[in-house]
Order: sequence, then C-alpha cells, then structure tokens
Amino acid sequence: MNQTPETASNLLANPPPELQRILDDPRTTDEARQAVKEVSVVSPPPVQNGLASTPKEPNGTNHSGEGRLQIVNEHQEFTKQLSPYLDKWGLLDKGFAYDVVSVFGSQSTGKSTLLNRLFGTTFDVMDESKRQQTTKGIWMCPSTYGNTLVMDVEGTDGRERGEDQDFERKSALFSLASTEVLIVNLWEHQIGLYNGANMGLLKTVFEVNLGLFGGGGDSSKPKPQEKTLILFVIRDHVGATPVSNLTATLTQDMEKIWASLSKPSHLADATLSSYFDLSFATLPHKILMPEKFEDEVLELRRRFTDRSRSDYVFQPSYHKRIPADGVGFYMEGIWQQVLTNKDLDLPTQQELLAQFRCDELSAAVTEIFLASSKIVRKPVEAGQVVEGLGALMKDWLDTALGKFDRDASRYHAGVYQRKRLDLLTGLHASLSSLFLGQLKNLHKIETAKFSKDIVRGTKEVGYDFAKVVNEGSDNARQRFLDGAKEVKIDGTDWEYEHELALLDEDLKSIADRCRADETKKMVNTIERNVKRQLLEPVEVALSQPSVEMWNIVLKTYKQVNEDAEQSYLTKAKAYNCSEEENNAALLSLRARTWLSLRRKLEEQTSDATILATLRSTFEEKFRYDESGVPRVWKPEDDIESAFTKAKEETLSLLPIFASISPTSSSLLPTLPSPESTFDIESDPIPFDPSTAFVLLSPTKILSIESRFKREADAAYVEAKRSMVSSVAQIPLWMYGILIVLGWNEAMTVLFNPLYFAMILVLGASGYIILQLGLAGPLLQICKTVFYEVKRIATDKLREAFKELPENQKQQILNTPYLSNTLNDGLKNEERKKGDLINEKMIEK
Ligand SMILES: Nc1nc2c(ncn2[C@@H]2O[C@H](COP(=O)(O)OP(=O)(O)OP(=O)(O)O)[C@@H](O)[C@H]2O)c(=O)[nH]1
Repeated sequence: MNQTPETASNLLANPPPELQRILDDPRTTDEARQAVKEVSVVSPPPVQNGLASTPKEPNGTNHSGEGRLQIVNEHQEFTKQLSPYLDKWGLLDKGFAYDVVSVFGSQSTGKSTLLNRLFGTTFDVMDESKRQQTTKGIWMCPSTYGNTLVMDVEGTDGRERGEDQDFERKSALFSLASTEVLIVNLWEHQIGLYNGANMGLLKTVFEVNLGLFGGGGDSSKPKPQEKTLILFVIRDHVGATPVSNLTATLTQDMEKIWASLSKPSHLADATLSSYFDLSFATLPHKILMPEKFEDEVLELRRRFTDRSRSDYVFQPSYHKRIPADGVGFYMEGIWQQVLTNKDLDLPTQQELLAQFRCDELSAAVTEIFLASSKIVRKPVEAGQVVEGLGALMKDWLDTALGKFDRDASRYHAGVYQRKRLDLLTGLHASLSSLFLGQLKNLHKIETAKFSKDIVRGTKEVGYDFAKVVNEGSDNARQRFLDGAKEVKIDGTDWEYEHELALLDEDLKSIADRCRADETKKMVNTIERNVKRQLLEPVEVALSQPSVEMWNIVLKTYKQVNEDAEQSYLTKAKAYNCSEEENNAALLSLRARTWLSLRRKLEEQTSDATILATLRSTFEEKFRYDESGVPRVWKPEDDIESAFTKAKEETLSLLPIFASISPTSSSLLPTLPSPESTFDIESDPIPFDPSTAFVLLSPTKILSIESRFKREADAAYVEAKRSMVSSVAQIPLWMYGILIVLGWNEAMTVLFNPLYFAMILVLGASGYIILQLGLAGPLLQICKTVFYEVKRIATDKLREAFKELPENQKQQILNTPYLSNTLNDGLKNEERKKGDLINEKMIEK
C-alpha cells in the first residue's frame, strides 16, 4: 500500500495517534517537537506503476529529477525499466564510476528515513498513524550526493508476510550479492538478539550467497570485487552501552554465524573477512535528539561521499566491476539466480510442524501398509500368481491414504500435499515389486499352460497344429493381459508391455519347438510309410532277379519318394513352417528314404536271402519243366544237362545283385546328404557315391557262388536218387500173383460174419474219416506214432546192443537186417545234427 500524501499543515492539524502521543508527551523537548513536524513535512509522494513522482527534496534536488523505481515488485518480478531509468538519471554512461548501496533490516526500523537523510532519496516513510509496512519489494533511487544507486529493500519480519520469509531471504541475498555496501539497520536494543538482529536470516543468506556467488578456487584469496562491506548502523543509540561493546557483540555474532555456515567443500576454510568487511556507525534517537541525529547523519554521509577519508565506504575492492550500462542486465541476472535457488526455500514453523507430523503419520501408515502387504509377498516371491492382488493392493493403498488424509490434512496444506505425494510414491514403490513379481509369475505360468495346451491339443485325433498353437497363444496372452491389468494400480507409471513382449517371445519359441517336434514326428511317420511302401515291391523285385529288376526298384523308389515329399509339403502347410524349415525337413526326408531303401536292399542281398532266391530260381529251372509241372526223373531223362543249364542260368543272375545298376543311368537317384544326426564316420557306405550303389563285394559273390553250387549239387544227387527209387518199384505182375494166391483168404474173410462185421465197421469209419477230412491228420498221427515207436525201439535196441559183449555185437552186425536198422538209426542222428548246423548257418 502506498502512502497518501499529506501536507505538513494537514498532519499538524490532524496528527496521527503516534505523532500526537509524542507531541503530548511532557518529556518531549521543543527540538523534538520541531523534528516531528519536519518528519511529517518530508512524507513522500504516492507511487504509480512502480515509478514515483518526484518528491519534494529535503536536502536539494533529485539527481535526475526522475524519482525512484521499483526494481522488484510484490510479485517478485524484476523491472525492465532499470536501464532506461539509469539513463534518465544520467548514470548509464558512467562506466565504473558509480556505486551501489542497499539497506537491510527489520520492518519499520527507519531504513527509508535513514536512506532519505543520507542520500537525499525519496523513499516512502511509514505513516505513523497506521503503523504498517511501507516499502514493498525493492526500490532504487539515485543519490543526490554523487553517482550512487541506493536500494531500499522491504523490511524483514513484517506482520504482513507473517511466517513467509521467502521474499526477505531473496531480497537480502539480492542486496548482498549486487551491492558494494550493505547497510544493516538495527535498533540498539536488537543487538545481542538472534532473530531480533536478523542473525538467522543473515546466516541463511550468507550460506546461499557463498554457494551461489562464493566463486571457486582458493577461497583464502577472494577476488577483490567479491568483497562486500557490511555497515551496521545502530539506531537510537542512547550511549549507555559503549559503541566498542556493541561492535564487539555484532562482530562476535557475525563470526559465530560464519563458523556455523555449511560451506561448500572447496570453501570450507574460507573466513568471514575473505568475503566481508564489517563497519559500524551509530545514530542517536531521531525524534528525541533530532539535531544530534542530523549531525550524525551528516557525518555518516561523508563516509559515502568523501573519498579522502580512511573510512570511506566505497572502496574499489567492493565494486562489482560492472559498467553502468550493464547494471540493469547484471542485477536482473542476479535476481533470476536468486529466484531459482532452492536453498532459500526454507520452511516456516508451521511448515516444519507439518513436515514433522506428516512424516510421523506417513511412517505409521507405511508400517501398517507393509505389514498388510507382507502376507502376499512370500507367495509372490515363491512364484505364485495371487488372485485379486490388484484389488488387495488398492485396498491397502486406500486404507493407508485414508488414514493419512484424515490426520495430516489438518496441517499446512502445501506440506500435506507434498508429503502425501511422497507417501504415495513410497507406497507405489513398495507395491511395484509385487506388481513385477506378479507379472513374472503370470508369464511363467502362462508359458507352462501354453506348453500343456499344445501337448493336449496335439494328442487329439485329427488336430490342426496351427489352430492349436494360435488358440493356445491367444488364450495365454489374454490371461496374462487380464492378470496384468488387474494388478496395475491407476496413477502409476507401471508398465506390463515389456513383460508381455517377453511372454510373446517365449510363446513363439515354445510354438517353434513344438512345431519342430511335430515336423520331426511327421517326417518319421512319412519315413515309416516309405519303408512300408518300399517293402513289398523291393522284395518281389529282388526275388525274381532279372535285368529289369533295378529299373523296377528305382522307379518304385522315385515314385514313393515323390509321394512322400508331396505328403510332407501338404501337411507342412498346416504347421505354418517356414521355407527354410521345409527345405531342412525335405533334405532329412530324402536322406531317410534313401537310407530305408539301402537298408532294405542290404537285407534282401544278405547271403541267406540271396542263397534262398538262387535256390528257388534253380529249383524252378531244374525241378519243373517249361510248363511248370514238377519233373519225375526217369532213367531216360538227361539229368546232367538239365542240371548244368539250370545251374548256369541261376549263377548268371548273381552279378545282378552285386550293385544297383538300372538299364538307364538316369534312373539312378541323386544321393542325398546324410542327416546331421547320422554317424557318417562309422557307416560311410550309404552316402559315399563310390559305395552307395554297391551291394555285394566280389569276395562275397564268390562265397555265395560256391555255397550255391554245393546246394545245387545236393539237388542233383537227390534227383539221381529219386530216379533210382522210381526204377526200384514193385512190378505190376506181382499184384496179379498176390490176388491169385490170396483169393481163398479173401473169401474166407468176406463170408465170415465176424470178419465181415469188422470190415463193415472199418469201412464205415473210413468213410466218416474221409467225409470229415480227417484222413490227413489221422495219417499224420499214425505216422508220428509209428516213427516214435520206431525211434524208441531203435534206441532201446541200440542201448541193448551197446551192453552186449563184443562177439555178440559182431554177430548181429553180420545179420543184414539188424545191421541196417542200427546204421539207419545212427545215420538219422547224424543227419539231424547236420540239419541243425545248416539251419543255424542260414539263420546267421
Ligand atoms: N525512534 C526512531 N524512529 C525513527 C527513526 N527514524 C525514523 N523513525 C520513525 O520510524 C518509522 C518508520 O520509518 P521508516 O523509514 O518508514 O522505516 P522503514 O524501516 O523504512 O519501514 P519499512 O520500509 O516499512 O520497512 C517512521 O514513523 C519514522 O518517523 C529513528 O532514528 N528513531
């Protein structure tokens, strides 16, 4: 609020209460009454838009005639008018030939009065009748006595601002940093007080000043321009306490607060005198001793104007070395630095209390909150997905914040809001680990479920792999998203996208792995089919050796191979296999089908199989005639030439088995590369072009040939024997003799009722046996019984023979029938042994 102008006459006619009190006081001397009138007369004019009109000058005219300027207003904005005003005041072109002085002190301690008296400035002076703040913000006015810029600063500790010390800190720091001389204005009775003498404020300001403007390097040697003179002006000095005592107290206080400053580490050893010079002045009571006051003011003014004096205040070392035309910019810069400095944002008592209580309340609710969240922490850490975790967390948060709001909202609103935010951030931070844990667990569980879904899906009949994978993946993703959204707390910056991306990667790799397995399974099935399809044609072809044999085999192989590849490609579409995967699978399939063929051929060209084939071919040629009828060798037949022909023709087929050799080489398949799992080291034959098509080595051919020849020879011998036996059969006339000689016996039997009945029974039995088709089995049983009886009888005979003395043995051996029977028994035994050995060899 700016003061309303009042003339001296008005004031004297209607003096304000304070003025009236002084005037009415009987102790007031005439001089004092006169001084009161003078004070009233010099009340300053009103201020408009930061620029006051030119006041009445108490001690001469204003330096520029352009009044004063509010350089920082109540809203802490720095004026843009400083340079134009410096120009108007005639100071802009002064270079370094100017000085800056400012004042610091409690509100209404006569700062403006002192400045007006010292420099002839026109700052507002308090209206005694209202007793309220006069100077708001920071004002500047040129001195009437020399090129001095004088700054009047809003007083500290004013009731208008109450606990808000923000502006007084900023303005004090600004004054300290931008001026050469800082006048600390204080009543004599304030000396020795801590807050009363603004020591707390000075301490803060010194501290920040040191941090902000203290400079770097060697703190013990500050640059001259960094120094500032602090001039203590002790007001209303009555003289009871000697000046030396007052100055000593102030010096001690200053040293004390300097020592207690928390200095930047590089300025830890900096002393007060490195940055500040202290000076002192006293002024008597302005109202009670006006003349003396004026004299002292005059004397003090000389310290600002008389360069010859030793106590001249504007020493070059205090000058900031800023040319006058840069002062506007420089001061604005300092103000901006001061404004943005956070160190000055010190809390008020109310704020301190709020901080303390809010911290306490915050700690209490956090403790309860942590205890609640502990229940789920273990399961989450153990990898479990806690159902409804999001709702639980929201509930804990609401409870904690509700309690905090109820108790803390009664305190300083700003602090409460700040602390609430801190609390919320802390609680969110504590919950974020649960959030992340839950996401990880969801991820883990969903990947496991996905694997199971695929396994289950691929077990179903006629499953579509791509469908199984897509459905499983979509379900897992959806479940994860539902869980993640549920556990995310509103108002947090928590994200689940990263975990979702990891889940997608895992699902894909599982699907890829399963697809690879499925493809392998499919290739295995196709391989089995190939084997089955090759089995019969190859066996048939190789059992009927001819020059066309390999053509048939290879054509079949080619066809089966093409079918297999086509079958794979058709099925692979459903698996979403890539081109690369398809190529790899086809290569593997080719290698396997080739190996299947090769193995089958190896099996079909084993010694025993080839021998069997040759034997049957030989038998066909030797034992059957051209029309396929079994031959009964007669004495007139040419067994030798038939045998030789059949043997040679059969042997000529043997080289066909030696290697896969079609009539046209174009039928030979291209050899595939073996699979990576195939042990090529231990079995290189199937994939080596020089051996892959060879089935029998020359040595083997020779061995088979010789074995075959032996067998063929045996067949020849048998044929010969059969011819002899056919020659040795009973002649027909023998049957005629038998009938003639046995006629009587037959009639006897026919006409005897007993024999006839027996014949009838036997005939009927024979008929029934024939009708039921039991003749064969019965005959077999009879044969078996006969042979068994014969074998037992022979064994018994042999045992009995062994036990006989040697001479009797010899006798029996000379008996033809008995010796034959015994020899037959022995031969049978040997033959059996030989057959066994033969069978074993064939098996091998
Ligand atoms: N006792 C006493 N009163 C004084 C003295 N100087 C000024 N006053 C009175 O103190 C009152 C305040 O004076 P101002 O000059 O406005 O004080 P200020 O410190 O500038 O006030 P703000 O700018 O509001 O902080 C006025 O009524 C002056 O008459 C002094 O030396 N002694």
